[in-house]
Amino acid sequence: MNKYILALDQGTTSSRAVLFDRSGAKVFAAQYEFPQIFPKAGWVEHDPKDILDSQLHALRDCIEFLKTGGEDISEIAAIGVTNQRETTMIWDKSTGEPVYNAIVWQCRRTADTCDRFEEQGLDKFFRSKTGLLIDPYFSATKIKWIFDNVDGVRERAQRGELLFGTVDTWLIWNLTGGRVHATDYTNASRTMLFNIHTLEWDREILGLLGIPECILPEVRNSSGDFGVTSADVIGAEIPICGCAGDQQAALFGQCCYLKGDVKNTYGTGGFLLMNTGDECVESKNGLLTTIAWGIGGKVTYALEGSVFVSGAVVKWLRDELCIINSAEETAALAESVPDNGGVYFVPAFVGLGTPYWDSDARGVICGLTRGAGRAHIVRAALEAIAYQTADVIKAMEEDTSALGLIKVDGGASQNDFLMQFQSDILGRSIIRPRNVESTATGAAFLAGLHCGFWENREELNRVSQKFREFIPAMQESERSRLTDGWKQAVGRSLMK
Ligand SMILES: Nc1ncnc2c1ncn2[C@@H]1O[C@H](COP(=O)(O)OP(=O)(O)O)[C@@H](O)[C@H]1O
Ligand SMILES: O=P(O)(O)OC[C@H](O)CO
Repeated sequence: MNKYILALDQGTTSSRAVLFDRSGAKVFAAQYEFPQIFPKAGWVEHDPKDILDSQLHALRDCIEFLKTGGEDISEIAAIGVTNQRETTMIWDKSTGEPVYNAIVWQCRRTADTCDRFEEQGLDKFFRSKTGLLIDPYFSATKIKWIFDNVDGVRERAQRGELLFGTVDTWLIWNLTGGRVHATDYTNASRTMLFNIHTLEWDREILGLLGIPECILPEVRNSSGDFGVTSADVIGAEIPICGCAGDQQAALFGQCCYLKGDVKNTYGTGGFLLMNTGDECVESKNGLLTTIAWGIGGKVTYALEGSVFVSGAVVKWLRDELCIINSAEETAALAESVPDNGGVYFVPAFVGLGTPYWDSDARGVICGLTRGAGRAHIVRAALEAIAYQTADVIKAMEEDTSALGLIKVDGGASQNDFLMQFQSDILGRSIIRPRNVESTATGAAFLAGLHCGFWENREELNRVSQKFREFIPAMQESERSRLTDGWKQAVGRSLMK
């Protein structure tokens, strides 16, 4: 009986490979960073070969680890792939050569195209089909940009010579030696080309953007068959049985299987997803509607909100303001003062996301008095992470009235002060798993379910049982006093 599932977690700045055993424990992990390319202000690219090489490097480290322990690659039952979403690539079907660098989700180069679509009143058109707001974030306008700006690409695409893919598709295509050109429902739902109701590429959108359907990957279940790896590429034929965008994989890895369950990842930014079951909720509060996963031909939907600056505010305190030496010391510093001393920090460095959507909003630190010091500013920064999260959760609650369990992960979720304050300001318990690497866990779970490594979701729930719960301990009056102070501070940062 095989012992492991291998998760490939291809992120924005690094590629990771993680081996999990049957108990859900991480047995080994390898990680490699790769270069970020910034050709112009606001533009972000990756070299697709760097993405692939770093991912293969991490994968081979896992195989080496097995060999060192006297085992071999055949102990891996299946591979699950998870990835930075929306990042767009086009390559030649015969040679595998990319026609241009990958245009990364963060890249704003297509803002003008998006403005034009908005001026043409296409907001509702895109929203009702794809669940998304018109934004350069998503893949659709990135593909159009490559067609419009790289010589001959449109014609070659029309002749059926090229393939499009997000990072999952690129990895699977290469791992299978060019045999499988596929994506899953979650990644498809981030392209702004996929109709989340009919579960098909949307011909009207493709027509509007001039994108031929023949370049698009086949859309498959997130827990399902993505072919087998080529022995020429990794030395053996291992089935690829799972695939999902990283935020959706984290939702699955956190076992948010019930309608209303929420996961929040506190990374550089914050990504919140709520499982809305088979209900495709259209938000009235600026949240995106997206696909949580597709299993057995049936999709589960989610609402998604983002906080642009989450853990990154702590990095800013360290690298720009230079008032801390490490992220780890912030919890003790925040606790060294009895309260925020009236200081609020709105880290709107790149505008504010859900539910404000004001790209011109800018950061403010307010409420300073002569008595305010370093600890108050640090505390206000951590509290801001929690307030922003609470704003998104409130929006989700208003859209669905069905808030379930709230589970957390990501780097800043290690901060106990922040987690307790989060629970206090929400007035709800929050749950932090012992293993906060939910993304890789989710990819492993999706793959492991399909190949029978784990039997069902009950078993996955058992496997991920170890956690710490933070329980609210704040009076309601204090909660509303603090929240009012936050709202006033946000008012000072908004430009709309
Ligand atoms: N103990 C901590 N307290 C507060 N913030 C933290 C702590 N540890 C890490 N962070 C913040 O979390 C972020 C890193 O989290 P991570 O999940 O690795 O992010 P990403 O995947 O976006 O790179 C950084 O911005 C860092 O400042
Ligand atoms: O690679 P990450 O963890 O920063 O995640 C990126 C997101 O998937 C973008 O939508």
